[in-house]
Parts: sequence; structure tokens; C-alpha cells
Amino acid sequence: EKEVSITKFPADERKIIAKAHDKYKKARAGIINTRHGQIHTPAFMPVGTKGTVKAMLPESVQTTGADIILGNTYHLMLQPGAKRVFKLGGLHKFMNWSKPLLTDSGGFQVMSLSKLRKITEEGVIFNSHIDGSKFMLSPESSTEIQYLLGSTITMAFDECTPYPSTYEQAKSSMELTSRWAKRSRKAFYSRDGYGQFGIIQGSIYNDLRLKSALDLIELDFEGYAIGGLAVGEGQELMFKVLDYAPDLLPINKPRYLMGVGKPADIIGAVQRGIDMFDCVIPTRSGRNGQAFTKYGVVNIRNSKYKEDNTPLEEDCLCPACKNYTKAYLHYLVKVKEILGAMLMTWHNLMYFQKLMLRIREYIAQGKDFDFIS
Ligand SMILES: CNc1nc2c(CC[C@H]3O[C@@H](OC)[C@H](O)[C@@H]3O)c3nc(N)[nH]c(=O)c3cc2[nH]1
Ligand SMILES: [Zn+2]
Repeated sequence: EKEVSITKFPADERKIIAKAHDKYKKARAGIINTRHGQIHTPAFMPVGTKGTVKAMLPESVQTTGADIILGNTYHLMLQPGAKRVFKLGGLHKFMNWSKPLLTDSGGFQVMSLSKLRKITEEGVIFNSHIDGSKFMLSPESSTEIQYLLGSTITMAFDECTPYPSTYEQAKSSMELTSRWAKRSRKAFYSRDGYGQFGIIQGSIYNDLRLKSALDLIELDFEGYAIGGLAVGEGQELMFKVLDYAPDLLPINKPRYLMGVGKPADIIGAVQRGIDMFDCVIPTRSGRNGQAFTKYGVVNIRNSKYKEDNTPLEEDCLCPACKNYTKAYLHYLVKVKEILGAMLMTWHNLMYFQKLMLRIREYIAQGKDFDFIS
């Protein structure tokens, strides 16, 4: 066993028990200590972009086993505004979630959501996709907004390099991210139990990934994210990058793979040394009628379920499986009843947390977890 610890979170550092894994030497399970509680890793973080995990009460999210959820700088700065959230006691109070919160720095959403935008050395100038008003996101303003929100884990302001990108495009994009990371780090108000993560870029080019990691390690972040993946490159190419990129990062700090993913993606990434995940799949696809089960994905709208009097999973403890049938879920989703979105989301979040629990247990026992959920 390699005993390593996470530094910079509260004094009582806990150890990541990095169990060497016969088939995969890199999988590790551990605990991240923060001001708002512990995060058991490998961890799946439900996405709560606008200060709510859609169709879920926070206490319901808690019953699924989630230790941490995501918020989003871009959305919250536009509405209700970071200063307002700060005045109202911060995002934890505002949304009644007392456990850890991680907020993305907003760059990704600007590029994917806002119209008319301009990237300058200073930052990104854009028009709100809501009312067209003009905004600027920079390393300084993004870091300040995340402070006002009260984020437990703040993400550095980066540029998510699109896929595909030429080597030259990826190089200049990565270098911009390194300059922005330095400014983000300088703007971060360091407090015990709070952390800031750097985000490495470099697309699919290993020398750029290495340079990005070296630039960010110099800034001594509390954790590191691998950005610029799950942007259309496909699982094979993503795993090719993950075969080496996590190893470029400090072994004693959390590694977060942004925007990933389906269960098979998560398993493959954990086997390559990733500790934290976020993805809209369980929530968004739940609302669209897709349920993840041990029998595979169930498209509940399919007419074969309209008189199926059995639960999604007979041994699942979520309300959808305990109290309802596939026939009822089929009907609710077909007629677009709100309860349909709630129950499907609840089940999928429970499914993803159970997957993470099984992965953590298998690692702790030093067992291979090649099970494809
Ligand atoms: C889906 N694939 C993917 N998502 C990604 C996100 C957004 C995740 C954020 O986007 C939102 O979900 C759509 C959630 O709020 C989450 O925090 C990224 N964010 C940054 N800052 N940098 C990246 O390189 C990056 C890469 C991603 N790849
Ligand atoms: Zn269930």
C-alpha cells in the first residue's frame, strides 16, 4: 500500500489509501476533507448547474449518497447574480445544500452557450444568452464569483480546447490556459478546508499535456482537473490520453475528469487514476426517459413497458423502484408529468452512486473491478 495524503485541505489530513491494483496499478480510493464535509473517492458529482439538481430536492440528492454537487459560475452570474447570492448567505444556504460544492469556472459554458463572444488575453467578453447583455469573464472575475458563491472547490478559469484542434491551435490554447491559471491562483482567497483546482489542457498531444501539467503543478493547486476531454473525441481517444495524463499530476492530490461520463467511461477512467467525475447524463437522460439499470439502459417510453408491472430494479432502494412499476413510469414520462422526471432522475442518481460505492469497495479490497455496470 502506498500511503499518500492530500495536503492543503484542513489540518487533519486523511490518507488516500492508494492500493496497488494487480490489473490496474493506478486505481485508488480515498477521502477528501473539506470545510463542508468529506468526499469519498472515486466520487460522482451530480450536476446542479443553476443551483439545483434538476427535479431533485437536496435532501433527496443526499439520500442517493452524493457527497458533493456542482454549481456553475456562468449560469449563476447571469441569474440571480453572484453578489445577490452572496448577500443572501451564499450558495450553500440559498439552495439548502450544506455539503461540498464544486463550481466550474464558466469558460466552457461561455463557449457553448453564449452568442457573440470575444476571447482576449484579459478574458472572454460575451453577451448573455438570456437577454443579450454584455459580460466579461476573466480569471479574476471567475475566481471572485466562485468566492461570492462560497464554493468549497473553485475551478481555475481555463479555455476548453475544442476537439479536433491542430497541434498549433492546442498549443496556443493550452498556453493561454496556463497564463489564466496563474492569474486564477493569484486571485484565489485561500482558506482552510477550501480548495482551488487547476485544469490541464493540451488536447490529444502528450507533450502539450505534460507542459500544461508542469505549468499548473508550479502553482500548487489543491487538486487538478483534466479538461478538454468528453468534447467529441470518443472513448478510445479519451482513454488514450488518460493512459498517461493522470500520471503527470501529483499522486497525493485529487484528479477530476470534467464532464465524464457513462458508467463504462467512469470505470475506465478510475482504472487510469481518476478520482472525481461530473456528468449531466444521469439527470438529463433521466428526464428524457432513460433509466440506467443492471440489465442495461431502459428507454421507459418504449411501448413494451406500458403494462410492465415490475420495478426498474427489484433490489434498488430508490422511491421509483420501491413504490412504482415500469408501467407507471412509462405513463408519467409519456404524459410529461413532473413526477416522471423526479422518479427517473432519483433512480439514475442512485444507480450512479451505487456504481461508485461498488468501485470504492472493490479498490479497498484490492479486487479487480472490470464489471461493466
Ligand atoms: C460534457 N463534457 C465536458 N464538460 C466539460 C466541462 C464543463 C463541465 C461543466 O458543464 C456543466 O455540464 C454541462 C456542468 O456544470 C459542469 O460543471 C469543462 N469545464 C471546464 N472549465 N474546462 C474543460 O476543459 C471542460 C471540459 C468538459 N467536457
Ligand atoms: Zn431505483
